[in-house]
Amino acid sequence: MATRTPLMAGNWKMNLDHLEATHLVQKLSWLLRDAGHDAASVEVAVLPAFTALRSVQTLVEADDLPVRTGGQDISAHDSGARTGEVSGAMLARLGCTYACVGHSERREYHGEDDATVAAKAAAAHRHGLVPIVCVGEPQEVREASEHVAYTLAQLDGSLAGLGGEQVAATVVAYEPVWAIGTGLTCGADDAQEVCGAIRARLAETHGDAVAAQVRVLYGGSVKPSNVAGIMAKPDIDGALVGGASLAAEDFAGIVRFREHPTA
Ligand SMILES: O=C[C@H](O)COP(=O)(O)O
Repeated sequence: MATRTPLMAGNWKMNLDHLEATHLVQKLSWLLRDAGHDAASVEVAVLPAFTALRSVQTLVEADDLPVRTGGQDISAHDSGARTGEVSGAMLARLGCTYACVGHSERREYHGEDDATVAAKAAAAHRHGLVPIVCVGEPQEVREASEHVAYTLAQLDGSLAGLGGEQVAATVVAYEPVWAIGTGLTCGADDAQEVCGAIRARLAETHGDAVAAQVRVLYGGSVKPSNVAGIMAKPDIDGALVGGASLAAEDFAGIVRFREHPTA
């Protein structure tokens, strides 16, 4: 059975200028080092705004901090007349590891559909970046108990065209839209239901070996107080954290989930 290193990724969204971002990453690193954090046991990543990536990356490299970086988005295109877009080559040149694609805020406010998300995931792979592909249902779909089918259809569409090796090197984040930034956490059992279904679908479409390698994250109001219960579930390999990743103490507490009780 594949060993999947847990990943805690902080999505800072449209918060923190480059000075605030470097301050936060430095504080987070100090807290983790003081706590004896073993970078090999839990991977930590931050997704700053594009304007802050260069400053954060410079600090990470200079001080050899135990933090990886990524973009919150990526262009589906590699270069050219695409005003406002940032290419995979640009992110890779900055030393990024990840590119988030298909976040529900991009889907809702920027009209991104599964085909766009799949094209962005492919662009990430073309440049050696790991896409964090976000999927998850809105509240009315959950209330209609159609959340599993809805999320799996999104998954299929968002990974369309990727080969098995690329899927194996992709991170999937299950983020029920109704739990994002609301304080409403999906219960750990409910999160496992969908994350388990995601892995089962990946096994059907790409085989057991690929499915066993994919890290499936949960996202939506993750906090130090609920992370241990979520991480105790067999198909959840980490968290995509919004609000709580903006406070170094809270994010460090999430990274150190093994020290918290699970209930
Ligand atoms: O990308 C992160 C998610 O949107 C979760 O955000 P949240 O932790 O503030 O609920």
